[in-house]
Amino acid sequence: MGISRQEDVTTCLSCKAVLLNEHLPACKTCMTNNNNYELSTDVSDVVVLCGASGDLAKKKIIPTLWWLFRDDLLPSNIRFVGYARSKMTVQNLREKTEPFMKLKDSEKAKANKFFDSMSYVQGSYTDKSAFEKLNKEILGLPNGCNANRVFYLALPPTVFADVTRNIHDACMSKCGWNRVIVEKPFGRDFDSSAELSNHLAGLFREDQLYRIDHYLGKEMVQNLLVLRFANRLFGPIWDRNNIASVMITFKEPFGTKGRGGYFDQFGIIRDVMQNHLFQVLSLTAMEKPVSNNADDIRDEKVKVLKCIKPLTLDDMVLGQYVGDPEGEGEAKEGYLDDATVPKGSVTPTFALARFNISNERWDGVPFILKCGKALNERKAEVRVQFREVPGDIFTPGVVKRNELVMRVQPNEAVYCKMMTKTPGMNVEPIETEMDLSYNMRYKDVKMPDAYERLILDVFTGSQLNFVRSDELSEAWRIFTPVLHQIEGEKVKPIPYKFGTRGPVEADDFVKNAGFHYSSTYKWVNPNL
Ligand SMILES: NC(=O)C1=CN([C@@H]2O[C@H](COP(=O)(O)OP(=O)(O)OC[C@H]3O[C@@H](n4cnc5c(N)ncnc54)[C@H](OP(=O)(O)O)[C@@H]3O)[C@@H](O)[C@H]2O)C=CC1
Ligand SMILES: O=C1O[C@H](COP(=O)(O)O)[C@@H](O)[C@H](O)[C@H]1O
Repeated sequence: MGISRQEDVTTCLSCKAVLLNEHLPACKTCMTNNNNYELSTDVSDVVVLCGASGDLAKKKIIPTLWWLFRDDLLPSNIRFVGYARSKMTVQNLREKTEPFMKLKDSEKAKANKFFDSMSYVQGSYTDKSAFEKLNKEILGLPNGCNANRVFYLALPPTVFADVTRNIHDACMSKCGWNRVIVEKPFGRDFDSSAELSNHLAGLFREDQLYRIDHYLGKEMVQNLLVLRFANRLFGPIWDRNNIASVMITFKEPFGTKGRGGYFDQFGIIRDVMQNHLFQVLSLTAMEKPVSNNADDIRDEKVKVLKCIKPLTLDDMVLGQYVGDPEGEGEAKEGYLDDATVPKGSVTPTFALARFNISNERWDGVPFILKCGKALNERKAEVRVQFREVPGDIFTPGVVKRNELVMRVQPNEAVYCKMMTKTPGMNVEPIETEMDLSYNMRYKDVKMPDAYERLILDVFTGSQLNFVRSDELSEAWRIFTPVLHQIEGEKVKPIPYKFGTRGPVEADDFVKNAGFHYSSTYKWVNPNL
């Protein structure tokens, strides 16, 4: 192991961090002792996609690699190796993947180059000798011996342990760095997740592990850090003295689309709340990190999770969708009508939960997380509702609470619901908004897909937007008891109709929790 010096940039060969002279010989990022530098040129990079024949690879990972390749964002000498059990060729992979690549006619030549840079190795997931064959394939690539290796595990959890062990035993680069991208589920509960973490920790260093939560790759989720810590406007009022409630919402307007059998093993709490929404919660609630360095930020995320007690059923509303006889297409079907869902399943497709963060900043402020499938719209947002203005001097009931809404999707926006004087002769306050709609303010900016950002981060060695093992174990600590109770006692979810806002009980719950819904706010779309 040593240091690679390319022109005037010196990088650690272990983790690729840029080393400034004062850091030598130890790399501050990965702590490798780089005391015997060597000059190295032409280190190539190889992405190994385990599970290349699968759905995730076809629909998401290969198209994402293509977009990055198309836009010249990957290292110029990049090579891709697909690995899976199926007997297939690169041409077969191409035919399966192209429908998801949004390929333009003008891009055909570049797409040929992309697939020319790809090879495919067929092999079992359990057999070490198959991984030795994979390693030989990598070593046989131009400069393969020096190559940095990214292993993308697009695999079901059942083969995860074998594959990671075999990668470790047979496929690690001896000269370049090795990084392993891991997809959820990261276990089913505290114990299984800890088992998985221990298994991985026995094979790889934490700085080699990139646990993907794709919500961390979304523009507005990444923006939370900037909105909170680069604005004097928000920092001083971001606390229990000024904020009445925080609502974090995820809604999808479709159901399980015939894949309920898969969904049923997890349910909406594991599918969305414990991971995506909890990541958003920790970024919204954490203290200001010492710096914007990945570990300083992740330290703060862990600290805030440590202030949350395990969730209980008293703080939840669970729902399951039923078909709407008047609805169209999938909407006619309820969750239990999906032939792949076990009969009588009580798996929730909607969940609302209230959390208290017992620290000086937040104690008493309800953090309400709400997520569901088969609802009335597609939406993900963070809604911060402020307390009433003390000593109201206007007509009672007219002044409504301010809200700051950070809309993650669709159409990224940050808007602040506020009061203004009714324009014209009327002097009464009226609800309005300060509106930062991205499609108006940043018309020409192409918003990258979450996976594009995250895969690129892996190449640059930035772990900021990846889940650290201690974050994961804190999240499971909070959710495991109630998940076990729901499953053990077969807690019945409340039925709600496909295409609605979920069970009405959820609205009663949030009202009692302290969220004020003002039905009087009317938004006028300035685009119209
Ligand atoms: N830049 C932009 O694009 C802007 C767009 N708008 C749009 O204007 C519309 C209204 O704005 P919005 O901020 O939602 O304000 P509203 O006051 O209309 O709604 C606030 C939220 O309250 C929830 N809600 C609805 N009914 C109830 C109920 N009975 N009890 C409790 N909660 C309820 C809804 O969330 P849920 O259904 O998730 O529970 C809703 O999102 C939205 O479509 C919004 O996207 C507004 C401002 C700027
Ligand atoms: O991880 C998951 O996320 C998707 C929603 O992702 P989005 O980027 O479209 O918001 C969800 O449909 C899926 O059930 C879940 O596993």
